[in-house]
Amino acid sequence: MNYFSLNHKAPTVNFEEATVNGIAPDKGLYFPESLIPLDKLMLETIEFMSNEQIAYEVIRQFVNKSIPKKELRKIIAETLNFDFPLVKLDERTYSLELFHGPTMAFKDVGARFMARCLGYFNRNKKDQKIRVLVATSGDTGGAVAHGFLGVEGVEVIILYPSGKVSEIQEKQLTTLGQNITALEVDGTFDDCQAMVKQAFLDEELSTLNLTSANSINVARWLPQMFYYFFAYKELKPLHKKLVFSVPSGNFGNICAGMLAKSLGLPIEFFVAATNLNDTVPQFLKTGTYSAKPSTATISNAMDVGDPSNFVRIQQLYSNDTEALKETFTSFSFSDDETKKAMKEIYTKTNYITDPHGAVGYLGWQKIKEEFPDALGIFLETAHPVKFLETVEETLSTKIAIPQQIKELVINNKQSIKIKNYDELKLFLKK
Ligand SMILES: Cc1ncc(COP(=O)(O)O)c(C=O)c1O
Ligand SMILES: N[C@@H](CCOP(=O)(O)O)C(=O)O
Repeated sequence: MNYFSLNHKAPTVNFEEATVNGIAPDKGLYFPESLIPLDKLMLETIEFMSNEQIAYEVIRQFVNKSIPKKELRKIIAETLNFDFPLVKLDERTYSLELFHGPTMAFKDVGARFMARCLGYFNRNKKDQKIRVLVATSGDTGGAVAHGFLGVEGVEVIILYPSGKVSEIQEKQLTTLGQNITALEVDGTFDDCQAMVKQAFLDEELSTLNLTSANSINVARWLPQMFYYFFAYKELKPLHKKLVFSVPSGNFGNICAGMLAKSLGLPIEFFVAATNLNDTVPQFLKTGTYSAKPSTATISNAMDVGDPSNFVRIQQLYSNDTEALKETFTSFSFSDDETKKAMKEIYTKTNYITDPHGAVGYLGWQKIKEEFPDALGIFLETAHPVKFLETVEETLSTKIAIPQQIKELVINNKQSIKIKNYDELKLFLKK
């Protein structure tokens, strides 16, 4: 399978080239040229497969000949060496916990997969350094830092918005050292993302071998499909329709779920639940896509005003918004609603959600009456401890701090402050 640019002005490329380029030379996101539906028998017998087997079957057409079978299986095994539990909260509501990886957010899967793919592609080019640029609103940075730490021939530069990530998120992306550098940007996540995209187009930086580790990179984006298959595997014996509510910021995760559906995974409906950054809910209401500066919220990793992956979602539905609305909707929720939901879940079930998961829960609550026969799965995308202050204050309770976080917070932050693109460029040229 090859990938084409959604701006249609760049050559098609294979998986290796798409991963190494990150973004196409015409600034478009790469998108698969063809999608081969999965074998029906595989979906019918999924409950007898291991997560690793499922992931291999799902991803192999996308990787194609770029990585040999044996190596791909190894990469998957190393990527998925933790659990993805599905927790039942009531008769119809489940939380799919995606935070059991090393940095306690769902980004670990994509970051670990991509780091290993890049390591493989770079195996014989140790003298040719690849520079991975990544913009983060909180979680991608930590996951990428951890996933790429010590990978030979790869240098990682993380841009994050100063003062707009939680203390634990900041420590995760600023304390590792080695081949990881954190740039603290005086601006929003969208400013960071725009600078990263600008750097890719900058002729003067073209010798630097820049790539991206945001979900714009297919190797970061595609493995996010796995979660939906894992949940289906667990719930299949119940013979119910499934609705997924996905807390959304850059829309990479939900877009991966929708791609899984287009491969044949029987998902009834998707809700993209956002915080006050409501570019997509507004688009569905008005028909006009109008990116706006992001607003700071308690679900900070979703503070995105111009979600990169929405163009991929539109492409999946051939840019037909009416067709898209048959399987997809999007709602926005305020911080007060999010806190109220966290309290409600805790009071009713004793379950603690982080603010992002709570936004996902709200998305399911809003739509559940329309799907009386369905089960709702909201994605719990980060561990509550990553938002310690907000969670403890909202629930008036203390949460246990995992050992890995205790060890993390005593480390010293190391970051370089930058104000604008010129300063980023200067840094990269050094
Ligand atoms: C905890 C958490 N939830 C949700 C999101 C939103 O995911 P996406 O950007 O794929 O929409 C992010 C960041 O992306 C996140 O870190
Ligand atoms: N929420 C993200 C923002 C970037 O999203 P990505 O999936 O495109 O990397 C974050 O936590 O950094």
